Amino acid sequence: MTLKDKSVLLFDLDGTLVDSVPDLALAVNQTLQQLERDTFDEATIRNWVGNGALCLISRALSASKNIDNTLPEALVTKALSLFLSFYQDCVCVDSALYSGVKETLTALKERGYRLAIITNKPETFIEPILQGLALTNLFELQLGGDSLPERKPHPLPLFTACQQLKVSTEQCVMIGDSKNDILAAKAANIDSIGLSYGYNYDEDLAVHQPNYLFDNFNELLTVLDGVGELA
Ligand SMILES: O=C(O)COP(=O)(O)O
Ligand SMILES: [Mg+2]
Repeated sequence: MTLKDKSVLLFDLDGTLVDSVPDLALAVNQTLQQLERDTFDEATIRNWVGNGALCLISRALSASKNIDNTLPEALVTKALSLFLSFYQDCVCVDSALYSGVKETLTALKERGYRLAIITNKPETFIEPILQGLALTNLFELQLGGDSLPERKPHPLPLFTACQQLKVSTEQCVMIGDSKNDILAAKAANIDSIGLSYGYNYDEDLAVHQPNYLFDNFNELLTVLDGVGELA
């Protein structure tokens, strides 16, 4: 099966289109500082990204030396609210598109593919990032980690995208950098393409067997041109 048989491309955002860790790390550390906790380097924080803001901040608090084993709910709630407000102020300062993303998305759109975003990031941050990186008007649908009762690796966001775009699962491909993307795709019986350069908790994405695994975003065009076959 080539990408030619597909009409809808479902893209993950963080670690796939955008290297957002510099700004996420800044907001995490500002939060920890405010709470008088240890801060962390970007490489460490990178491995906590992938399951949405609540998980990110819970992982940061748990890793902090000066905290008890259990996380008091009130502390997590306070930290989350601080994080969301710090991140609001730096959502697209040092975040950057990965190489080839803009050209490839534009080429895909021009060839008639319908594009959507399915991220675990809170919905409120999607539009500012897309605007900051001049990626507006490309995506027909944008679902965040808090848009629905479930987020990736649950298949609900993918099923919802199919429903809202009025297409079948066979017409879609999920493209992402993390096991959450590949597992959600498999659970929805949707083909998947993994990208090796993003954030996957320092694990090899190949373990989760996406139909394709690319090192560069513009390799999507190779499949589109029918050079490659989806396994
Ligand atoms: O921000 C996150 O936790 C992950 O976001 P993603 O689903 O776009 O990779
Ligand atoms: Mg991702």
